[in-house]
Amino acid sequence: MTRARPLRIGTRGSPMALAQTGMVRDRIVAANPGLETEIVVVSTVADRVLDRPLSEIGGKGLFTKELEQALFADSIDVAVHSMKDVETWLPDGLVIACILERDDPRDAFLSAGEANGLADLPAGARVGTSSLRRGAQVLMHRPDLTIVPLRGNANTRMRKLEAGECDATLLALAGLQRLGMEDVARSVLSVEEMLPAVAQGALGIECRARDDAIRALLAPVACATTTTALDAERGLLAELDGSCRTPIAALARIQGDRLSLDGLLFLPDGSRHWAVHREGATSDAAEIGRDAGAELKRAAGDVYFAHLK
Ligand SMILES: NCc1[nH]cc(CCC(=O)O)c1CC(=O)O
Repeated sequence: MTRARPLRIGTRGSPMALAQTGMVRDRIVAANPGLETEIVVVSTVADRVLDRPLSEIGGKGLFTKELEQALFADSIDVAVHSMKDVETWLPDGLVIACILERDDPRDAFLSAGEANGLADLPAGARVGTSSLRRGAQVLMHRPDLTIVPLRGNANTRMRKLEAGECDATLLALAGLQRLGMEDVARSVLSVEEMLPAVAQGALGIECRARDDAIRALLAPVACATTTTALDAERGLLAELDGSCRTPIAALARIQGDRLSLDGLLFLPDGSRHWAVHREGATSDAAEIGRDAGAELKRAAGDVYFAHLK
């Protein structure tokens, strides 16, 4: 495959983003021997505003908007994203051309002291997280713990943990693994204790919908099973109009041609939650997801969503 110029791969500039983009680049090149590539770093709101929780900054696409603008401006050809950060509705003209095989979707537990898990933490201990989903689930199991805000990339959050800003924190295991730092985890939380975010652990590549030649380069690195799982999880999220302000968790698991989907919606203080479980054929993934999302929406009621806006 010869191209007139290198494939320009856009990414955020955090160490985790650069690590995962390097892995994705290697996969693209392995599937397209001889392809020239160039990594282009694009800074996003999430990288620039570090003193406030993302749920407070609000707006959509905090991790993705500038990368999408760069795609429209033709200053990059593809953008590598953590699918967890990608809006359920993409702007017209852009597509997620390919979703790669998912890494471990679970959350890792890190602590500054002795604790090896949430159950070990003493009453009143401070768990640092700005994720409403993680905070709500921590409080669901341990209402006696205190959630304190903790922003910044993984390395920053670990530094803040060591500096005593909190007693424990939670980070996506997949991210730690990509940084080669999974040994900092004291344990990995089970999905029963901490249901992951929609799409956690999966990477995706976005490009211009009309760039057929580029889509053909990406097609061979796609993972059908992960794509199906995310169809279900993202279908659920779409029904709930999920944003960083909505504490939602969902995980689809696939065996052969069967799919099971678990979803949870919480009040941010963990005092209430609504659960949904669905099983069905993988060919119905998106519909199963939307159906599950609609059930959560009915169960929680309009008042729930009105107060999040
Ligand atoms: N919100 C930032 C973000 N987006 C994706 C990941 C983890 C990597 C992944 O899910 O692929 C992280 C960091 C974290 O949650 O610890």
